[in-house]
Amino acid sequence: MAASSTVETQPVTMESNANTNNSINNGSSLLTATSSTNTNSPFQQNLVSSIKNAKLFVVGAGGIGCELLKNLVLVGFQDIHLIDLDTIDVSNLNRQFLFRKEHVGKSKSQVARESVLAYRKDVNIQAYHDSIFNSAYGVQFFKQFDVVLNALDNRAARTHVNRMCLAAKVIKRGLTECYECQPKPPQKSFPGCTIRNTPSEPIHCIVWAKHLFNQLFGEEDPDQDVSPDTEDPELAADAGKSALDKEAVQGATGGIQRASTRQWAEETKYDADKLFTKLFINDIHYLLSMENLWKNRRAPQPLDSDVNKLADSAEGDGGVDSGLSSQKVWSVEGCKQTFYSSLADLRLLKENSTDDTLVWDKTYLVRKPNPHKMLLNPCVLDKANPKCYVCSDKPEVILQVDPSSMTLQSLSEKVLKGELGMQSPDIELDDGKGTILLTDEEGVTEGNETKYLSEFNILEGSRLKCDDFLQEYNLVIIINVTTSLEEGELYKLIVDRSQLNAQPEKLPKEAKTEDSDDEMEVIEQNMAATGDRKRSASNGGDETISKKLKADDLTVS
Ligand SMILES: Nc1ncnc2c1ncn2[C@@H]1O[C@H](COP(=O)(O)OP(=O)(O)OP(=O)(O)O)[C@@H](O)[C@H]1O
Ligand SMILES: [Zn+2]
Repeated sequence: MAASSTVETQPVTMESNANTNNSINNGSSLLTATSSTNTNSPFQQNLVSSIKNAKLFVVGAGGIGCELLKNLVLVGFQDIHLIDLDTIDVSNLNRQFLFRKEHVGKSKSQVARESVLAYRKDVNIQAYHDSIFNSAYGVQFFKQFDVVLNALDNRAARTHVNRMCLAAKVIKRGLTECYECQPKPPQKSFPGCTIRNTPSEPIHCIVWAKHLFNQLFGEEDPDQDVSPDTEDPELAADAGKSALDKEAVQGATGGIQRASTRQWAEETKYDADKLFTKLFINDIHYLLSMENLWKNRRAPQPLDSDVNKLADSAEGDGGVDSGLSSQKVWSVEGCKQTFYSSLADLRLLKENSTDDTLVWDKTYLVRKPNPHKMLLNPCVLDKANPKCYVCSDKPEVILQVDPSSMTLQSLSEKVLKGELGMQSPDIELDDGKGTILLTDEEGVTEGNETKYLSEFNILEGSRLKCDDFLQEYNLVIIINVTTSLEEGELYKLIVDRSQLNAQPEKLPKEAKTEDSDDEMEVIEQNMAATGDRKRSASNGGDETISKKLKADDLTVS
């Protein structure tokens, strides 16, 4: 399952009226009325010719890529290149409308091209079945395009495309914002014990529900169990013992079983009462018996507690009514009824499904309709961030680290590739002699990878020049020696030098700037223990380690 996707459209912005037949089969494009004096024309003449002559590159031919390709062709673009590394999966068919059942297993980009050409023979579409990280798509390749559109599902690839667009001048450096001008929230993952024992945010509940769904109806995954987790590191050794003792008594009544949720559900024949009682009453009592968990946080309330009964009678069925059915707050009783009816519906679906498993799919919620009723909205591009560690004149970041605990390899893999999106960085020490510490060139730096930074005399304020040839991207790392990182934390990466104010005594003198009033911005605090979460750059593989789940896995947009 993919993460949510973003599209960056730059540098062309367009506007159109809404009287458009939104079908690829209409045989004409929005450009049919091309005269600038024709008031029916949605576009001005110069824009019309820009559109006709533009060469576009669409990166990704999944959910967004298919939609985008169709829209671009309808708008009147005639020269579109399209890349995707993947083949069509059966689960793509419900929304990637250029693909049909007979296309399963075939190249996404090639099938997308053929599907569009079947209706619009006059358009030139070039398809590549490949990863955008392949060096064949270097700066020279990008230079041929006027517009590049990301329709990707992962940040590593989006970041790489951004670097290529800057190097190829598709994005005008310093003029408008690049993809990395504003810090992105770290891609979140949740430990299993948070989901099972101490959910505190709505997203935790959605993940829990998704896991429960898979436990009951989908492909079973032992890492996605939803029962209380007795191996929670927060627990003392004997926590939960009282509940386990109780379980021996309750077992026969369908109480807390240590069998997997699936096994237990099958044994009880998916009995709605028993399931409901286990999940929302017995499991919660069990969690409450893990007393250590609730010392510093609010304890959960089992549904047989007086508090919940009271809440229900006060609320009445339906809860607060905002007038919109999608925003109605359900009462506890309402939730229970929905649980029962959903369980019955899903059981029926499962019984009728040929492969005996159901697949969780995304829920799309449009928060508000486009108030302008426009197919395309005009927008003003934001200005570049002068402090951006990618597109500013002399990008620099500060690395807080103990040089005697980080190897060059960690610096390259975890920091430069993992955090900073480089593909194949060379590292040079800015010591007046230009000492090369790491390079792909054979025979130059062999054996350096396993050495610690301290072995190269890297000290407070040392400057490391990092250079990615493919991305034509240079970055200076300024070392800030620290021995006071948190347990298990290997380094801290600070991308905004103005945060000096926040930790004046710790940061290197060289890094002082007059912007020291600005807020602190630490983009990543990478834990040595969990530092391997990034996808391998070359194959675009999955980004998470098992037992961890990305928030992005769930697209509720
Ligand atoms: N490095 C890359 N090079 C080329 N294409 C990529 C790269 N990384 C991801 N993609 C493509 O970007 C597209 C993103 O589309 P989307 O978010 O709809 O994902 P999906 O895998 O098709 O669908 P889902 O995972 O939701 O079932 C995918 O088709 C994916 O193959
Ligand atoms: Zn930028």
